[in-house]
Parts: sequence; structure tokens; C-alpha cells
Amino acid sequence: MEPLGSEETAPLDRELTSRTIRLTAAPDQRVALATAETPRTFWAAPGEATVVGSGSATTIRADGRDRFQAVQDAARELFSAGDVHAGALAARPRLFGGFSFHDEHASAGPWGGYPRAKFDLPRTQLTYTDDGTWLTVNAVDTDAERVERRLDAEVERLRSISSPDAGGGPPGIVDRTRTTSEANWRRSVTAATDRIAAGELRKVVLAQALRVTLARPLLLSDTLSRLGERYPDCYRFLIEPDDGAGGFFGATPERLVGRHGRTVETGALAGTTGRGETPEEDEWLAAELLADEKNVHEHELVADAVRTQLEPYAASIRAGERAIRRLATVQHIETPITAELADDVHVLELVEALHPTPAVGGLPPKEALRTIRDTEPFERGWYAAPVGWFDAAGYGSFAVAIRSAVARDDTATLFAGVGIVADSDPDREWDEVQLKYRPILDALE
Ligand SMILES: C=C(O[C@@H]1C=C(C(=O)O)C=C[C@H]1O)C(=O)O
Repeated sequence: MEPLGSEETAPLDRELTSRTIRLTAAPDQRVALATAETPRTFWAAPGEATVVGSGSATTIRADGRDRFQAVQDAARELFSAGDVHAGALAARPRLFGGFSFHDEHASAGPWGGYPRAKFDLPRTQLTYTDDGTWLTVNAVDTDAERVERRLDAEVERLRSISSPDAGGGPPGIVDRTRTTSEANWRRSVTAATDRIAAGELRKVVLAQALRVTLARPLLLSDTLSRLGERYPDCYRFLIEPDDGAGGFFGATPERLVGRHGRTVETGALAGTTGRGETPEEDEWLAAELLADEKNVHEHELVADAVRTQLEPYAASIRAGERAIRRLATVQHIETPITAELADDVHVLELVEALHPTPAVGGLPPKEALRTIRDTEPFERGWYAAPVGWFDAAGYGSFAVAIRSAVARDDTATLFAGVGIVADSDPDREWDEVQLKYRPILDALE
């Protein structure tokens, strides 16, 4: 990476020190997360190393309209002067976090402690790869000797952890409150389809929130482990505010964008049906979905928008075949899209260009976002927004934070949405929202 500041312009007290060691024995991911300091980080993604982060060596926050650029600038400064011995690529320093869905976002209610952008450099990071587990200790404004002492102490601590019991299953749900009644939903969907018919909109994704009261406190380490059993091919994440109160977590099937070298991987995921009772019924539902004009149209709007947004950056773009993505509770239409970059473009620039795709926003984007703001009676917060990580080179991986919830004390707020197009039926869309709550509801009740 091209360092931005010279020795003089990069103040010494921002210097990053990072040390890594390969562990011969490591606690499993659930135990590592259960015993981590707040704010904790968890990231598990298909084809990637799994990361458990403990505490924060430094936090980058941005609250302005230029939040994507502001995070990139702060990270460039952080990474410009460093004493980094990573040992393995996967164990290099990375910033983990995300953004709010809307540019205008209020850090209130369940979203207290969530600014418009926040990324943590974990103080201690465990990286689980196919060929071993690595421990990394990061620090800013500390001398190398202290960092090395912390590394030794952390190896000892990890060796002596006795496994906390898995908390005895899901916490259970004692009460539920919907943000949206069926009557209001019908009115909102009909208003949206009327506007689509009038040519003011082409697609809008409307969401609902569901607040549940839990019978017992939620153990997020257990919850993420349960989600991993049912959704091994999804992006599982946990982000916490600085004080650790109010974790945002989920298991999402949707990649926003990944960049490694000049290769960009993204895709379109939109169009939904349920799962069958038997393999034959699954196949029948999948075939029906792929042949359904409304769902294919809804999907193609997303695929076209992703290709168009990537074009200015790409030397080449390739879209794969439309296919079925089968999950434990639903089936989606998916089109993988890959591109080769013409230049060295930071992954956050691609995140900004793509978010929100019409899979979670709509078309035209501005009109759809205004409709979402005017219609939804709750704050989306970080729901359906980009979550993930990036490194000093501007490489990274981001998912769309759907199939998610934010939990605080004995409550959790779940979110789920659906794409509304011209011939959407309010009752069917209502049922689809309920289906999309299932991954998180099943992990809680
Ligand atoms: C908005 C959500 O899902 C999105 C909407 C889909 C649809 O309308 O078919 C499918 C997958 C996601 O892109 C959600 O799960 O909350």
C-alpha cells in the first residue's frame, strides 16, 4: 500500500504494533467468544478464516455523509506506520465493523452505541484457518515489548480456559411485539404497488421489525454457534458497541462484495420461496421459483443494478447462471457476479457504490430510500447494511446484514424485509417476512 503520511505527518502515537503466534492448542470458537472482552467481534464466512476478536485496540467511527471515505482515510493513517509481524496472511491486522443502512441514522433505541460507521481493530484476535489457529495481539501507541508480553500472557490465558458450559439451549421467548400490524402492512404494500403502477418507482424493499422478550439472558456465543450448525454456508457476524451492551448479530446468505487482489466477487440474491417437506417438493418449489415471472423480474433488477454499479471500476465483468440458493428455511434465486478491477480500488469504495443494492433498497435508489423512510415505523439501524472487514491493502469482504437482530438485556429486535414489485400481493409478502424471521427466531426459542 502507498503510505499516505511521511514519518512527520503520521504521528508516532498512532503507530500500530501487531504480533502473531501459531497456537498448538486453541479453545473452540464458542468458548473463545464467550470469554472475550467487549467489544467482541465474530466473523465466519464461506471460504474464509473465522475470526474471534476480543476488545478494541482502536476504533474508527464516522458520522458524516462522507462516512465511507472518512473510514478509508482514518484506516489509511492507521495502517501507514506500523510494526507488523503477522506470520500468516489470515492473521494480519484487519478492521471489522460496518455501517448503518441510511446515511441519516439515529443512534437511539436498540441502536444506542451504533454510529453511522464503526470499525474495530481487535485488541486480541483468534484466526481459525484450515491449517491452524493463530493468535494476534494488536496495539496502537504501545511499545513492541509490551505487545510481546501481552502475546505471551494471552497464550497462557487461552491454555488455562476451562470450557464454559453451553448455556443449555436457546433462551426462549416470552413476549413478542410487532412494529407493523397486518392492516398497516397491507396499506403500505398497496401504496407501494400503486406508485409502481404510476411509474414513480420500480421496486422497493419494505421491512418489518419484531421485538421479543427473552425468558433468559441471551448468550451470543451459543447463539452464533447454533446459527453455524444450521447455516454453515452463510456469513455469520457479531458486532458490539464499545460498552458491549447490545450485540448486532446474524447469519446472512447475502454477500455484498469481496475483493482480493484485482478480483471482485459479488452477486444478486433476490426472489424467495419456502422449503418443501420432501426433496421432491423442494425441487418443485425451486423450479417454480425459477420460472416465476415476478420473482425473476425482481431478481434481474438487482443483477442489472449490481453490474451497472461495478462497470466504472471493472476491466471485465462476468455473471454466472441464475441458480437456486437453498437454505434451512427458504430458497432464493442467486446470480454470482465476478469482476476484474481496472485499477487498485479500495473495497470500501465498492461497498459505497453497491450499497444498498435493490435487494434491500429499491429502484430508483433515491425514490426507494425515501419510500422506506416514509413507510417503515422503525429505525433500520444496521439491518440490511454492509458488515465485514478490510485490511491495509484495501482488500476485504462484506455481507448484507439481513437475517439479523440486535439484542440488549432481555430483548432482541429482529428485522426482515421483502422486495415489492408491480404484482406483489400483500398477504404473500407478509408470509415471506415471517419466513425470513425464522433463522433468528429458531435460534432464540
Ligand atoms: C430483505 C431481505 O432479504 C432480501 C430480499 C429477498 C426477496 O425479496 O426475495 C431475498 C433475499 C434478500 O436479498 C431480508 O431477509 O430481510
